[in-house]
Amino acid sequence: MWKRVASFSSLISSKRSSTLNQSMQAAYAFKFFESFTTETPTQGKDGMFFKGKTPFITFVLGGPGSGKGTQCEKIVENFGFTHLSAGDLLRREIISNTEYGANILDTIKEGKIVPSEVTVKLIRKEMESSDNYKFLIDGFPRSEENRIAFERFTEADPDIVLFFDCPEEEMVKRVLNRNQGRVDDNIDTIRKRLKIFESLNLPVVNYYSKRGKLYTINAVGTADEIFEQVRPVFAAHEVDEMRSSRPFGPDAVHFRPFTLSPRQVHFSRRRSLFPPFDALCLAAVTRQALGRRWLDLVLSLFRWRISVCYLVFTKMLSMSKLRYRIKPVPPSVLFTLLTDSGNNIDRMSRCPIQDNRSDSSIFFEYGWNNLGSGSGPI
Ligand SMILES: Nc1ncnc2c1ncn2[C@@H]1O[C@H](COP(=O)(O)OP(=O)(O)O)[C@@H](O)[C@H]1O
Ligand SMILES: O=c1ccn([C@@H]2O[C@H](COP(=O)(O)OP(=O)(O)O)[C@@H](O)[C@H]2O)c(=O)[nH]1
Repeated sequence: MWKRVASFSSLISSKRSSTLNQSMQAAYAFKFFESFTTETPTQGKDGMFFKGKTPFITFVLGGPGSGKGTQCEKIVENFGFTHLSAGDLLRREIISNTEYGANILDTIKEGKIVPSEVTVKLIRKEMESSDNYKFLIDGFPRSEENRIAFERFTEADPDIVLFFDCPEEEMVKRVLNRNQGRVDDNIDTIRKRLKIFESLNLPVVNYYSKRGKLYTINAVGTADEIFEQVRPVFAAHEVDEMRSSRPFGPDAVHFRPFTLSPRQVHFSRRRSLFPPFDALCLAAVTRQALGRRWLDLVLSLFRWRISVCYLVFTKMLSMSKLRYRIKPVPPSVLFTLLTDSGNNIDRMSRCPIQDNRSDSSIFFEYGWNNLGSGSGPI
């Protein structure tokens, strides 16, 4: 995570840009803006850009001083995200004295928005080099153009968009008290930033609102109080994630690949075939319990779900007064059952929220948890 550190400030507020000679600056500026308008964005590729994982992206929006960075730190601590602050990435370019550093500094001083290509490239680079797949992208996109550039350049869409809604005067007060020595934390630049925020950032907020991705947070109150509004957003998504990565179940078709390894994705695709087979499985198990040996073969073709059905039915029948001839569970079926349930146990134990699924699979998952057969995720 890039920290918002005061150590940036001396460099950022230095007069380095004014010492560059005029023609050099003009050349930089030309290259800076030309590259934005002429370069064709490279398309993100699965397995290259994200190392085969579909990222889980959260955009964190809000005016200057609305508390985005403060809340991001809490989200990182509680939900294991990687925090990428667009502003911090740009300030890092300034202090690293990179190609565009001087232009970025001038843009920030004016409270304007740095060309999308520069910001998107920096964000993308950070994502590529991260081992995590859950990202908080803080202070970006700041305009519709930013948003479109991100979509084109990464072929990724945010899963969640948080918007910290804060009255202007509160934002001004907070920024003036921020005391990190930032070149743009002065009343003139703040007023400019607020104007730009209203005209360029609010359309982005509306865009995501229409698409049902926006979570508006009332950003007035203590940081802890505000986080209590933020927490359920991520907690709900954790449960979703855990549910959708269930190896089996009627809603397996809704799986979200970002939670799964390539191997799990492969299995999930196969698993979406399972619901229609459930009835067949139950019939097979029943007949097996009645002594039809050939159905052992059918049983071995289906994995986890049928195995559970098999166990339950054989148990029920063995306990019943009818005293049917019950076959022992084939070792191959037990093996697949136990190894798959281990995968589930790990996910369940990471879930902070009481799961109130009503379908029977939850019972089986907890049931297997009690067996202590967990062996961690695939
Ligand atoms: N809920 C809050 N109440 C009062 N001050 C806050 C609150 N949240 C953050 N701050 C302070 O306001 C300033 C701006 O917060 P920050 O998280 O940097 O905002 P942003 O990233 O949106 O610009 C910081 O000095 C921070 O400590
Ligand atoms: O995607 C971005 C993010 C930031 N900035 C610039 O960086 C400044 C500081 O942004 P940051 O998010 O760090 O601070 P905030 O405005 O939220 O206080 C902005 O005013 C812009 O000039 C930008 O151009 N594009």
